[in-house]
Amino acid sequence: MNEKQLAGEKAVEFVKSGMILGLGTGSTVYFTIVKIGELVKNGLQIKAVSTSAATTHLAESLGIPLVSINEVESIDLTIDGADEVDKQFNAIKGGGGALFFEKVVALASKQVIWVVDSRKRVEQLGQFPLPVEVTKFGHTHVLSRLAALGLNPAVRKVDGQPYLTDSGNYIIDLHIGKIERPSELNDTLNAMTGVVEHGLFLKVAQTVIVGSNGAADVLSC
Ligand SMILES: O=C[C@H](O)[C@H](O)[C@H](O)COP(=O)(O)O
Repeated sequence: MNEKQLAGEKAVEFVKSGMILGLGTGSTVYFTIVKIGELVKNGLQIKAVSTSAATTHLAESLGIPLVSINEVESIDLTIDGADEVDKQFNAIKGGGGALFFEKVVALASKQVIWVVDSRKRVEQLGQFPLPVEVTKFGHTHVLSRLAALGLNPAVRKVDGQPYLTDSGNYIIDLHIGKIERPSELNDTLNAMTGVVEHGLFLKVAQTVIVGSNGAADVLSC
């Protein structure tokens, strides 16, 4: 079994009947969602909030009952992937472009678990480009402001065209290398007009499950 599958499937042990679950996006939490689908077929009673069109499609194909985030007061447990996680459980997310919905869902959750393979654990965030979701309108100006801050921004493209998020926005990836002060950068991006959301998730998860060496390690902060 590969590391992503080990981590993804381990997280299902935290799921209990009656829960409202947040379902993340990506190739690691895919394994969690498939397992939850099997449990639902065998009688597990849960409702789930999705974080992307891709996850909605997967969950529906597995018969997992979905509910809109606007119809729930809170989410009991969200399980999601991450692109980098440091020792303080700060993370970069959004490699798959789902960071905006993922952050809304995570912040509405009582408990958040990230499932990752061992390559995602880092000493310092920033090797993975930090995704920033921006409005199309004026995105060139946001790009200039980010460049002026020395953050090496680039509009994400697919087949030569700007990548579109589920909300119809663009993604600007910041090629920073090493993020020296994540909290300061978080505040800077939060304050920038035209930025919808960004992929720095600071102190959001309580548990990280890491697939490595044929096992899944459960880390708590
Ligand atoms: O936008 C995508 C999400 O933040 C993913 O959870 C993240 O990119 C990790 O994805 P994967 O498990 O496919 O590496």
